[in-house]
Amino acid sequence: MSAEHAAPAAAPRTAPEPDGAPTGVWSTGVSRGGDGALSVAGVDLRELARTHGTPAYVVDEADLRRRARAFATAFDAAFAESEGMAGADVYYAGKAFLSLAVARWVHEEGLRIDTSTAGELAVALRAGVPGEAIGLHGNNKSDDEIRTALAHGVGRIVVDSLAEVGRVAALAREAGVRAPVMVRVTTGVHAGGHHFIATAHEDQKFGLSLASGAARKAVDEILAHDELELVGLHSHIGSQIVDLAGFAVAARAILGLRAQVAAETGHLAPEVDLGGGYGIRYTGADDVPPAPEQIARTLADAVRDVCTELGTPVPRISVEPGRSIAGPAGLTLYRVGTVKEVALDGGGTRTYVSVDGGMSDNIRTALYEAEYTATLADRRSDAATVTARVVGKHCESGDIVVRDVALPADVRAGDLLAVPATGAYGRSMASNYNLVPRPPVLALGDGEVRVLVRRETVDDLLALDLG
Ligand SMILES: Cc1ncc(COP(=O)(O)O)c(C=O)c1O
Ligand SMILES: N[C@@H](CCCC[NH3+])C(=O)O
Repeated sequence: MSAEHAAPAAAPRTAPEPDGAPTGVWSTGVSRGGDGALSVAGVDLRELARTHGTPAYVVDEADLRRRARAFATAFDAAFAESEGMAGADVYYAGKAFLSLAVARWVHEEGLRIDTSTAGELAVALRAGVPGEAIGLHGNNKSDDEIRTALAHGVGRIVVDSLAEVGRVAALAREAGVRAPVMVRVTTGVHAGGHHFIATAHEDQKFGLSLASGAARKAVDEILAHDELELVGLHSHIGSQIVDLAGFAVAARAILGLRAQVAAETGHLAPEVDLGGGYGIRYTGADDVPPAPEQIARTLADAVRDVCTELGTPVPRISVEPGRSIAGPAGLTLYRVGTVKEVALDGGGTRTYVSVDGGMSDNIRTALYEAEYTATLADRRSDAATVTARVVGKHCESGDIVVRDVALPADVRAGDLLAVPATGAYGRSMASNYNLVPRPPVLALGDGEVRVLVRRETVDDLLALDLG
C-alpha cells in the first residue's frame, strides 16, 4: 500500500509551504507572496479567482512541460542505442488529463500520446499529433474507435481480449490496411496505491493473462492474421506506484514471453511497453517518488539484465506516464463557504470547511480514499490550527475533498483554498453530480492566464436536456 492511502496521522498536518522543489506537492511555479497570497507562474490566485471564478483547475504550463521533457530526456538517455539498447518512446497517458493544449505541449516536449477512447483519440488528433505517435487502449473498444484509429494510422492498437483479435483483423481488412497491434499482458504483478487502480493481477478486467496462456493464444492468433502486425507486448501494472520493484518483475515476465514466442514462432516482438503508474506526492507526508532519471535507469537495467539472461536482443521500450506529468502541475482553487464545527465522539471537534466544488471535480478521495492537503491561498493566518475536513457542496456525506488537514482556526467564508496535486484524474474524472457545472482549466505561464477548457454553465447542461 502506498503512503497515499496510509492511515491518517493522529494529528492532521498543515500543507507544506510551496518551495519550488520538483519533488514537492506544489508545482514548481507556486509561491507565497509577502501578503500571504499564493501565485502560480506569477499570477496572483486572488486575481485569478476574481476574474475567472472558483472552483477552477489551475495548470502550471512550464511545470507540466518540464515534467514531460524530463521523461523524454531520461528515457532517451537510459535507452540510447549507443548503449546497446533499441531506444525508447514515452507516451503521455491522456486519461490523466487531455485537452488540445496539453496534447500539443507534451508532443512539443517529445512525447507521444496514449489514448483509450474515441474522445481522447479525437483530442490528440485535433491537436495535430500524428496518428503514428498515438496508441489506442481499451478493454471494450467499439468498432468505430477501431475504425477511427485505423483511418488515422495510429502507431499501435493495444489488444485487450481474444475477441478483439478477430475484430481488429476484420476492420483492418475492411480499411485495406495492416493494423499494428500490441497485446496487453497481465503479468500477475499486483501494484498500485489502491486495489481499484492495480491492473495486472488476475481477477480484473484488463488484459490477457500470462499465467492462463490467454496472452500467448492472442499472440498466436495475431501472427496467424495477415491483416495484423504484432509490434509489441504491453504491461501496465497499476497506478500511484512509488516502489519500482514491481516494474522489474513485470518486465522479466513480459520479456520472457517475448523470448518464448521468438523461440517457438520466429517472431521477435520489436517493442515492449512497460506501462505507466509512477506515483506522485499528494500531502507532503508521503514518500518522495522516484524521478524520471531513476525510473528510466531502473527499467533500463532490468531490461538489459533480463535480455542478456534470455539471450534475446533488447526491444524498443515504451512507457505511459500520466499522473507523474500532469498531477503535480495542477492545483484546484476553491472558495470557502459554510464553516461548521462538529463535536467528535471521542472528544474534541472537527471543523467542516465547505467549498464551492467537491466530489464532482475530485472524485478520488471518495473513490480511493486518496489523501490530499489544502492551504489558504489568499492570506496568511497566525491563528492556531484546527482539525479540519474540506468537503464539497454535494448531497452526499462522502463528498470529501481533503479528509484531514490542519487549517487556521480563523478559516472563514470567502477565503480561498488551494488543493495541490490535482492535475491528474481531477478534471478527467469530473462529473455533473447534482447538476454542478464542471470548473474551467486555466493554464498559467509567464504571468498570463489562458483558458484551456472553459467553465461549464447551467445552460450547457440544459442544452443537453431535450425535454
Ligand atoms: C494502460 C495504462 N497506461 C497508462 C496509465 C497511466 O497511469 P498513470 O497516470 O498512473 O501514470 C494507465 C492508468 O493507470 C493505464 O491503464
Ligand atoms: N484514475 C486513477 C488511476 C487510473 C487508473 C487507470 N488504469 C486515479 O485517479 O488514481
